[in-house]
Amino acid sequence: MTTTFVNPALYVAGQWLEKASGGARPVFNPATATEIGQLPLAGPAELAAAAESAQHGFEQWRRVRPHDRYVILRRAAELLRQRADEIATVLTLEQGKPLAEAKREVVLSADIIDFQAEEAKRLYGRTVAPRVDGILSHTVSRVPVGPVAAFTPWNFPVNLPSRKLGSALAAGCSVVIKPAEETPASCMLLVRCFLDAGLPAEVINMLCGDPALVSSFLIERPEIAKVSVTGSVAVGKLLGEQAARHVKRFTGELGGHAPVIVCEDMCEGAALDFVLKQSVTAKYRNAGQVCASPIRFYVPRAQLATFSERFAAAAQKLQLGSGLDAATQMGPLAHARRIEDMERFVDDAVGQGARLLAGGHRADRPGWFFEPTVFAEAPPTSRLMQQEPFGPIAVIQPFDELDDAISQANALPYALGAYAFTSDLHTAHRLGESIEAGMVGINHFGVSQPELPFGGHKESGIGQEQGAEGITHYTEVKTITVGQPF
Ligand SMILES: NC(=O)c1ccc[n+]([C@@H]2O[C@H](COP(=O)([O-])OP(=O)(O)OC[C@H]3O[C@@H](n4cnc5c(N)ncnc54)[C@H](O)[C@@H]3O)[C@@H](O)[C@H]2O)c1
Ligand SMILES: O=S(=O)(O)c1ccc(CO)cc1
Repeated sequence: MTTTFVNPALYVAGQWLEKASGGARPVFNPATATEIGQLPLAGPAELAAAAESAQHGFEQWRRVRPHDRYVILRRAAELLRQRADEIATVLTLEQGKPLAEAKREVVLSADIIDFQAEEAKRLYGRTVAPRVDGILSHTVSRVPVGPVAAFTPWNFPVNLPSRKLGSALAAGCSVVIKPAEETPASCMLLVRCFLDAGLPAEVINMLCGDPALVSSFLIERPEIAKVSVTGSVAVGKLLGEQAARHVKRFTGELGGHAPVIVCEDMCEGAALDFVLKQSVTAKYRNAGQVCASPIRFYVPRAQLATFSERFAAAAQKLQLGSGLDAATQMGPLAHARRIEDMERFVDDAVGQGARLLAGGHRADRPGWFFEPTVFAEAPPTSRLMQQEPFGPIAVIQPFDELDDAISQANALPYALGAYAFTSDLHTAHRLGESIEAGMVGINHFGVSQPELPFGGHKESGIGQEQGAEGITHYTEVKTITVGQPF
């Protein structure tokens, strides 16, 4: 297995580019804060070429039968599985997560592409009975929306592009994808799987650059029909506004601030052990850089001390290190800005009187490591209780009545993932129905599955990815109604 980095290149109009007109920027290993590669950056010339190429690619791909699209996508998924070790290593080198997490991400991405490939064959239409004589047929079908501009972040550099590419390509769309500049190489290896599987060259374009330039340039281009973004609520609003100005279709998978309600009946003995183990693992996976990561834990007031002390003790035991080291349980944050952001969250929470129970500092080692951090009783005005920390910070809050916990869980404009633990079936249903979120996990954190829709309510997003819903967002409804000629 290789442990070397693969220098990233752009893929524009059927050509791999090792240099581009927007210059270049370094790619870093976050575990060492050292440069590992140089990324070429697209300027207006490459952006225009990519948009034109996507139009050519679309004209070609929309005519490929769904079954043939399915065959190519299934082959791409298989190549991804075959290359999982190499791709996971590159992912860990540029993003930092433990290798086992990276490998799981790559293999799950193959499952996502497989599922969407199958959905290509199930884009059913319908016929509708005419209401008057002289009409032969009304046919309602789904057609591909057109070339897509897709923007993905650095926290899941293979999974998030796979969600968009799998659905868009299955639907018959072409895609210009801009992965995060911090983690371009693993996405490049994903793109190679599609091309090696037989995807026609111009159906996919991949480029990086100045994010604001790339997004505004592409969204304004007449060739681009749809914008699909995963990222912060702020970036989602910006790109959504730009898309709306041109009446372009938009999917936004944005931030979250997931609550976890732990009911009284799960706060003792084996039940408590189970909740704590699941919670600490879920919280610090990918160093908390997950949009559906659990953040606010609500526990009965009488259990606050025990729960928070045990949570903090487990967090402090986590082994930090390079993702390439098999003993590592939590890697670094993906880039230096994340450390500064964590420090702002901690300073603000401490300043407002929250109790710091574990961590709270950058780790004393090279690289962008931040200690697993636990707060209790943070005031609702603190930044931590209002904005997504997107890092390894948990906050444990007391509640008196279950209704109060539900109100607090629903108090923010975020509504992506939410979780609850209870052994009571009636309470499970009540929580599932009353918590406002796109995805509610009861007694587990695994809400993201290739077969299930992933998406948020309120400001957490518009539309869903994965599952049967994923592909539909890359289609338009079209009605053809045929009358007798005379
Ligand atoms: N929903 C998610 O899965 C997800 C993933 C990563 C980051 N985020 C959000 O991003 C925040 C912090 O990440 P960051 O420090 O990298 O911040 P950031 O806002 O600078 O960047 C976030 C991502 O958006 C992209 N981006 C930024 N401005 C853009 C623009 N004008 N057009 C197109 N893309 C643009 C960046 O390239 C990056 O991939 C987090 O607080 C979190 O809310 C969310
Ligand atoms: O690894 S997954 O659980 O499928 C997952 C969850 C959330 C996100 C978005 O941040 C990506 C992958």
